[in-house]
Amino acid sequence: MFYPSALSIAGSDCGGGAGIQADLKTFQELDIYGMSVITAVTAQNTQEVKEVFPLPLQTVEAQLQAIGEDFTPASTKTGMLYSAEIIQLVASAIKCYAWPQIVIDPVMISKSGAVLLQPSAMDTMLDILLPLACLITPNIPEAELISGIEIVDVPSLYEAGQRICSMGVPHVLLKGGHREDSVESTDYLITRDTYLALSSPRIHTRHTHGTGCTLSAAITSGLAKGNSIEKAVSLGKKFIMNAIAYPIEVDSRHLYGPVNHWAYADRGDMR
Ligand SMILES: Nc1ncnc2c1ncn2[C@@H]1O[C@H](COP(=O)(O)OP(=O)(O)OP(=O)(O)O)[C@@H](O)[C@H]1O
Ligand SMILES: Cc1ncc(CO)c(N)n1
Repeated sequence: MFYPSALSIAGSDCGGGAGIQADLKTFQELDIYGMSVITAVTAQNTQEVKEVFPLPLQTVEAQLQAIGEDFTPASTKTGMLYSAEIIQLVASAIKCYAWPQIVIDPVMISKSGAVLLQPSAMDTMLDILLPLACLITPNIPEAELISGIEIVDVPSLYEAGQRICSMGVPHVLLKGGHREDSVESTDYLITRDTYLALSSPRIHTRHTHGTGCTLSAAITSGLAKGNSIEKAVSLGKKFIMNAIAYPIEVDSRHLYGPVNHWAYADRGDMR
C-alpha cells in the first residue's frame, strides 16, 4: 500500500498564499505527499501580481518528465498554465504517463487583475486538457468565459455548468465566491444531469488570497486518498471554509490576506 501522493502543475506565488505554495501547504496539511511542476514564476504579494515570468518550455517539460519517469501521482491538479504551449506539454505528459484523476483549476486572472492565462490559450485548454479531467473548478467569471453564458442567477449558473460538461468533462464545480450579495457562499457540483449545492456561511474578511488554489488542492488531496468526487469536493469545501473563517495575520499591510492552511476544526474527519 503506497502513501497517497498528489501533483500540482501551477505557477509560483512568492508571497506564499496562492499557486504552488498554497497547493503544497494544503497537501502537507492533509497528509498527502506533494509534488510540483512549476509553469511560471510570479512576483506577487497580497496586494498585486507585479510580474509574470513563464518558464522556458524546456524547463516545464523536464519537470514533467522527471516526475513521470519516477512517480505516479494518485491525483493531479493544474493551476496557472499561462500559455497554449505549456498546456500542450501538460496534456502530453498526462496522456504519456497515464496520470489519473486530473482536476483543472482554470486560473485566468488574479484578484488584482493580472493575466495568468493568455486569452489565446483558452481554446487549447478546452480542446486538449478539459477532456482529460475528471473535474474543473471555475469561479463565476471563468465559467462565463468558458461557457459563453452570462451567470445572473442559479438557472443560468446551472446552464453554464452543463454547457461546460458538454465540452467533455464529467464534473464542474462552479464556485460562488464572487457572489458578494449573498449571505451564503454556495458552490455547485454540476454533472450533465444533476447538481449538488454546497453552502457555507459567507464570511466578511480580507483573507481571501489563495481561496481557489487551496480549495482545488484540498479536493485533489481527497481524490488521492480514494474518495469519490462528491466526497472529495465536500471535504475540500470544509477545508476552505475553515481556512477562510480562522485567518492568520501575517502582516498588517496585507490587502487580501492569505487564508489559513492549517485551520480546520475536525481534523479526524478530514484525514
Ligand atoms: N467570503 C467568503 N466566505 C466564505 N467562503 C468563500 C468566500 N470567498 C470565497 N469562498 C469560497 O472559497 C472557494 C473559492 O472560491 P472563489 O470563487 O473565491 O475562487 P477563485 O476566485 O477561483 O479564487 P482565487 O481568486 O484564489 O483564484 C469557494 O468554495 C468559495 O465558496
Ligand atoms: C501563481 C498563482 N496562481 C493562482 C493564483 C490565483 O489567482 C495566483 N494569484 N497566483
